[in-house]
Amino acid sequence: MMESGAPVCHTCGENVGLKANGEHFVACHECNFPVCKTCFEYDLKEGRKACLQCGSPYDENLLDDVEKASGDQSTMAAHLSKSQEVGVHARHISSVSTLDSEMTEDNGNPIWKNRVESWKEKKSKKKKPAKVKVDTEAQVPPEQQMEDKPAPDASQPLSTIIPIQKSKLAPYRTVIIMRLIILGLFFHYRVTNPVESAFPLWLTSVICEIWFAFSWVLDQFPKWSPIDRETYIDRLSARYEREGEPSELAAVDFFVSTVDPLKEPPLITANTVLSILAVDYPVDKVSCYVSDDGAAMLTFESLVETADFARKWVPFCKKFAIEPRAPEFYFSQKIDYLKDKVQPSFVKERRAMKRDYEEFKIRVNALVAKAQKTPEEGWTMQDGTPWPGNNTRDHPGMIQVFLGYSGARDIEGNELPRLVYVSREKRPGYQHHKKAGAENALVRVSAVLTNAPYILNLDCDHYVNNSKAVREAMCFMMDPQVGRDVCYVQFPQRFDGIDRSDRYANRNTVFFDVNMRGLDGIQGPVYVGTGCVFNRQALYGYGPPSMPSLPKSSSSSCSWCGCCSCCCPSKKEPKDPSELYRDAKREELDAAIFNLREIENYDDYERSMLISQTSFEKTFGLSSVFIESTLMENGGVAESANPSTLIKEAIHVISCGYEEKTAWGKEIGWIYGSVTEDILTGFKMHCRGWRSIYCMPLRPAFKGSAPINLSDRLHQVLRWALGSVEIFLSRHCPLWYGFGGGRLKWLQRLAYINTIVYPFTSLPLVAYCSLPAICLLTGKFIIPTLSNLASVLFLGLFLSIIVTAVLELRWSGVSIEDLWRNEQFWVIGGVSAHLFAVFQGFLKMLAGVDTNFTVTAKAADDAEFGELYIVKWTTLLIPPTTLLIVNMVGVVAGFSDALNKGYEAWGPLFGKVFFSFWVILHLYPFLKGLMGRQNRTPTIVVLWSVLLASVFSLVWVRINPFVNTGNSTATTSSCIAIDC
Ligand SMILES: O=c1ccn([C@@H]2O[C@H](COP(=O)(O)OP(=O)(O)O[C@H]3O[C@H](CO)[C@@H](O)[C@H](O)[C@H]3O)[C@@H](O)[C@H]2O)c(=O)[nH]1
Ligand SMILES: [Mn+2]
Ligand SMILES: [Zn+2]
Ligand SMILES: [Zn+2]
Repeated sequence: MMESGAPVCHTCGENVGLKANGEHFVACHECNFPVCKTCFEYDLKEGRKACLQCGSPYDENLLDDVEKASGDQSTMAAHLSKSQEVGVHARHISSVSTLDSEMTEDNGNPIWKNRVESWKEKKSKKKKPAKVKVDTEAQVPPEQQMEDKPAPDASQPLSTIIPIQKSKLAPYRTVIIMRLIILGLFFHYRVTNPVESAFPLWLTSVICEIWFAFSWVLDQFPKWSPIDRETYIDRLSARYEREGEPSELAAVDFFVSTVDPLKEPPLITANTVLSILAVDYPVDKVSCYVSDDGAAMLTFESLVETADFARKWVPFCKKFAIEPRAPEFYFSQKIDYLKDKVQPSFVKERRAMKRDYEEFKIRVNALVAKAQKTPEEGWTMQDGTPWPGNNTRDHPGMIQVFLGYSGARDIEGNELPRLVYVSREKRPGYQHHKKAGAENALVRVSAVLTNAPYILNLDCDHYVNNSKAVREAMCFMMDPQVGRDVCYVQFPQRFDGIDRSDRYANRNTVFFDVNMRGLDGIQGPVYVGTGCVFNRQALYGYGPPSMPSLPKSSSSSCSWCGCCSCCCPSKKEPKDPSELYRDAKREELDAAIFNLREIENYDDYERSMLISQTSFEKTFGLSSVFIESTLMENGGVAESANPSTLIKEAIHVISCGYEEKTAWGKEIGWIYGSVTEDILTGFKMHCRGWRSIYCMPLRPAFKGSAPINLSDRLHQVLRWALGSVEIFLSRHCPLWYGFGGGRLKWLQRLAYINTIVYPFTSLPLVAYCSLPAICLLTGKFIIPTLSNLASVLFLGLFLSIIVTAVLELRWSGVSIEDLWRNEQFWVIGGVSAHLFAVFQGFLKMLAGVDTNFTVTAKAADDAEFGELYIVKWTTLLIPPTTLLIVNMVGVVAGFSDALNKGYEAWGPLFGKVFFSFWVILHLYPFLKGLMGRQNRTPTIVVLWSVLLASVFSLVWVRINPFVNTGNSTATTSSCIAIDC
């Protein structure tokens, strides 16, 4: 268990230090748990006299020593241990409340009623200043508050567009055009100069090259006008958080989705939740909804613990303004945490917090350990009743609210954000639509309970890394100049724990730093599934408010790209039927709002009758409370809402039959039909004319984890590619969907086409990667002997490719290494995962098999990239391995051939070997991954690949026995196919 050398203290991360006799300090002789002397003494003063790890009491002698050394600090210890008691007490309460607030459809639930009532009460008194906020602010030492800058002007815009420098962009665009021209000439040459001796090879290669050129165009032109943006958080505060007035910032509902607590460790989810609860935003405007698709009691129980731990963690974060506010990642930062933190109490409180967190971790890990083996009779809750989710495919909807206005307060007595556990109903025979279905359930639950106008959704492993992230998003959403037509603000995905060289391009830097910024200059980034703030109204299927008047304004200025001619739709927008329909819908909506106001005095039954007269039920489903909530464009819950209705409704709207015969997943909410629901959902919004915004704050807003071992990574890429093929084959295919409204800009459409056709590039890619080997084995080549003109063309093409890359790196700031990794993984993923995705996609369409969403496992601990070397057997590994071997055999064969033939064979050999090396170089990270750490490759992979490769090579060797130098040229020119 213990490492040799100097052990590091588990609490503070420093060396445990030495005892008087020169040995390492050991606090617990039972388990040798590393704790340094300082932390140990501190624990004792706190009255914790047992080992944190194994629970055995500490050594008496050690105790005596320490007690002698400290006597003066007893007052503080007493004080702290008192507050600890409070903590324990409160935890007790929160778990009790879990038990008696049974997740049933019982609408007389007293806790619920109280909560809703007091919340309503608060709403009526909301004119009072936000006291809680002032309190926490006062505790922040002046050094940590904003410096005294000139007071920000609230009337100025909250964000600006910063165009990429002309000097960087102009040459980039020039080279792109030149590359296009050279490509044209190149293809003219290629097509008019067939290789007579190897016609099929030549034809294949030309087809492949044309496809590559086409996919280059799809990828390149959406990057035509990239932009950057700057936000002004201080102006946001100045405008919406005026002193002495209640904060006017808009409320935000946070969504966290989780499904399998064994693959997605509860500790990871807990960290995400904690980072949300501690965001730098008014507490009464934050609610956190956790969707548990696995209906796991483990998730539920760890959320109980999390809610309790948040009571200490949140005030600590706010008091010392620490970052990030996910404890695991905060405590594992390898920086000098004392820097900039001058408050004397900080060191002490940090130490105590660290200890508390360790205890929290132990409690959660104990829950995980307990959950490893499901008891035969299923799980039972603490009060003895069976857990309703024991059958994960057949269970009722479950909702539990923690914290919040009427819930437990933090240890300083301040209110905490609401935390809501949601597990939607699952029944056999009902499609649950994976993550998209979970998000839609959350949309409805949150609409009923809090109805914030904005929604931020996160995967369970993506924690808030920048506590001001929501404010960043609000700089766009709440700016009347910008926010009106914005459907969502997407943040880039950033990752922790990726190997330094990022072998499998997990960071996706090229996508997040180049492509997405390009899209931001057109109609906005695509939605990537996490780290995204939505405008709730956009999820309800409406078009952007200003759309009908677009034709008039577009002629004067295009605020999106600056160059109107390129991206704005034609000025004379036709009034197509869908347009008229939407207008009608808006009017209908206005009328309904009006009606609702008129009929305040009517009872619920009459009101719901009235609502159902409209067509809303067909769209939103049979919940009048939900429908009413959709009519409040600025969010909030209807004052007249009856608490008992709310409870019933929350459960009602997550029932599995709720979405039947509605537009959920078809026109509204997250869209169904693809495992990459994100692309589809964003695409729908862009088609309706919304724009999205890409926000890249200096400190990354959110951080997640990524699968770093080869097999998991390939499976992830497979799922993404499969999702794209599914969209390609669906009615939402960007090639033909959504032309009617004319609201999707054509460059944006190009980008969407690119995201759904890229898996098909795998077919020419596999062909092209085997070509060099075939050439080497047969002695033929795909290019005829070069003329001068042809050489110039080849050189020009080669140069233009390199120069575009260089110029792209220059404006985007991406490193050359990242670009190269991206290229490599494009080939690796292309010849394996994408290839399988194409086949599976068509299989699905033809045979009607449903694709499943395989969640990627998230590493729980910092096992120092141990994960990187795991190789799990999967069919995905076969094609790239085969290609590798065939090419290596080809190179060897080529050389031996040249040796046999003598001097004149070396010239042509060079060209072929060059291509072969191109393939091998691209597949190199794959080879490394395959070798694992101990060079142990799964035998099946080796067997299959060797088999395929040798069969392949033998066939060619038989046709073209180049060892026999005598008549080989004659044979090669006459036999080009296997059947000769
Ligand atoms: O039935 C399901 C399946 C998945 N999830 C959640 O979906 C998220 C993403 O799953 P993950 O395995 O981490 O997929 P990644 O490939 O890492 O995710 C990327 O790609 C997905 C689309 O394939 C997007 O949904 C994600 O937001 C995006 O981060 C996780 O929070 C899961 O808990 C559910 O809630 N219900
Ligand atoms: Mn993930
Ligand atoms: Zn220590
Ligand atoms: Zn111990």
